[in-house]
Formats: sequence, C-alpha cells, structure tokens
Amino acid sequence: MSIQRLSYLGFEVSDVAAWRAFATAKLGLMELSASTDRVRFRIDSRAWRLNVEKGSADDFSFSGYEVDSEDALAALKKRLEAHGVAVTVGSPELAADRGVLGLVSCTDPAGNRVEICYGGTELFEKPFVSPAGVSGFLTGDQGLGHYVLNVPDVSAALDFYIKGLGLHLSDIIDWKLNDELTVRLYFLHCNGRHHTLALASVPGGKTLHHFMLEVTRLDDVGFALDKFEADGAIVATLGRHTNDHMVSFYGATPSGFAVEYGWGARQVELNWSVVRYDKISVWGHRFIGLG
Ligand SMILES: Cc1cccc(O)c1O
Ligand SMILES: [Fe+2]
Repeated sequence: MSIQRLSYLGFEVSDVAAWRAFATAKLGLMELSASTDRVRFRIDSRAWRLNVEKGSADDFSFSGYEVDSEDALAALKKRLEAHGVAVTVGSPELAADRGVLGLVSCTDPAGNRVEICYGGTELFEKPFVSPAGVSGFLTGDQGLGHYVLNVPDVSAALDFYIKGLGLHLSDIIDWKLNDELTVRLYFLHCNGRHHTLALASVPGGKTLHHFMLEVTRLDDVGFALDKFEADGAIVATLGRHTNDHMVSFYGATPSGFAVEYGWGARQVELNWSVVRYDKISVWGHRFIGLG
C-alpha cells in the first residue's frame, strides 16, 4: 500500500494578514476560516488545502498525504514501520482539527513533518468560488499540486519517500544554476500528476523552494501573471517545463518561498520510463529573483 495523493500543505508564516490578501486576490484561493493566527484556504470541493499559521519560520510546516480507507492507512503505517520509520497515530483532536477520519504522522530524514490521512472533508454544499474569478484548480485524483523540498541528504529523502511512502521516480533534471553549481532535481509521483514532490539539495535557502497550483484555463495563468508583474513580484517568467510540459510562472509569496502557477501539464502514463534532462524548461522560466 502506498500513498495516493497530496491532500494538504501547511506553511508557517510571519504575516498571516499578508497571506490572506495575497492568497485571495493574487492566487484566487477561497478562505474557509481565518483568525489573526491562522487561515485556511480552499481550491476545490475539499474543506481546505492550505493551512497558513503564524510563526517565525516563513517556510514549510507540514505535508498531508492521503490514502483511501482506514485499512489502507493501517497498511501504510505497517509499511513505514517496517522501513524503520517511527509513526505516531494522530489524536482525535488532531483528526478533528484536520477534518479527517484518521491520520498518522512521521518525519522525513530532514525532519519535515509528514501526515497521512484518510476521510478528508468534502464541502459540496458550499461550492468553491474563487474571489479572483479563477475558473478552477486541477485537483481530484491528482491531489493538491506539487511542492519542492530542499533537503540536506537527497538519497536519504529518496529512500524515505520512495521505499517508505511509496512514491515513484518520474525523472531527473540536472539544473545548471550557474557556472559553479548544477543541482540534481528528483521528481516523484504518486498518481497521474507528473510530480507531487521534487527533492533537491541546494546550499542555503529555505526548506520549501516552491509549491505549485495548477489551474484549469491558460487565461487563469495570464491573469495571475499580470497581477504579479504589476507588483514586481515575478520570480521566474512564463515558461514551459521540459519534464511535465507545464506552462507556468513563479511568483513571490509573502514568506520568501515561491508559488508556481501553472496549466497544461502532461500526466505520467503506464510503463513510464525514467529519463533525465539538462534543462528545467523548453522555453522561458527566466529567474529574476529568489532562484
Ligand atoms: C524547477 C522545476 C522543473 C521542472 C518542473 C517543475 O515543476 C519545476 O518546479
Ligand atoms: Fe514546480
């Protein structure tokens, strides 16, 4: 048994109010709940997908993967423990807070918190309506989107996420950042989405390089691009990736890591073969800041 999809992400941020304005007006996310210390955002029929909580880190806080049943969760717990991973059963209070029927948690070799749940809350009776008119986000069986973690020991992380959690390697990109530094990126999938998680070891920088949301219309990307450009908040220009063929740009969030806003990715298919690339983009994605 392995995980099925990414259900939610948690960020720890110093300015919750800035995130409320950013996520609604620029990204078009819908608020489920908000206080001075925490806001939760919706992108589809699920009760929430992003948990943004007050703290000094301005970085990744937790990931939440999902399986499809209580039995699957028990089987995954066994698989992780057999792989030497210490797994904690989530308390009823935590399950209630996350709005799930059950969950377990563990940490990856870099100390990043990983939750695995089943029974997330659907709010079909409160349809998702984007405050910025975004037509919709591509989720469903492909889960929330993707995120890229900067880890000190990539092989230990690959062992955890592949042999422990059950993700699969999609491909590798050797990204030449400059004449002195080429970084190897590993892209992992757990459903049709080309990658749900990418891993790399980049000197310095935050744990979270970026998270990605995929919209259902190219114009949604364009409208958001105009907003980020108007604020001088473009991190990388519009471009198309070599591996998942997504058309996207990267924008700055209030916390210093980036958000990738994309459309039109291809899915991994049956009999997928792992290949490597020397470039992250077919065209575009000129990094202006952050990098
Ligand atoms: C850097 C990078 C390369 C390929 C696909 C991605 O989504 C990405 O962020
Ligand atoms: Fe990405």
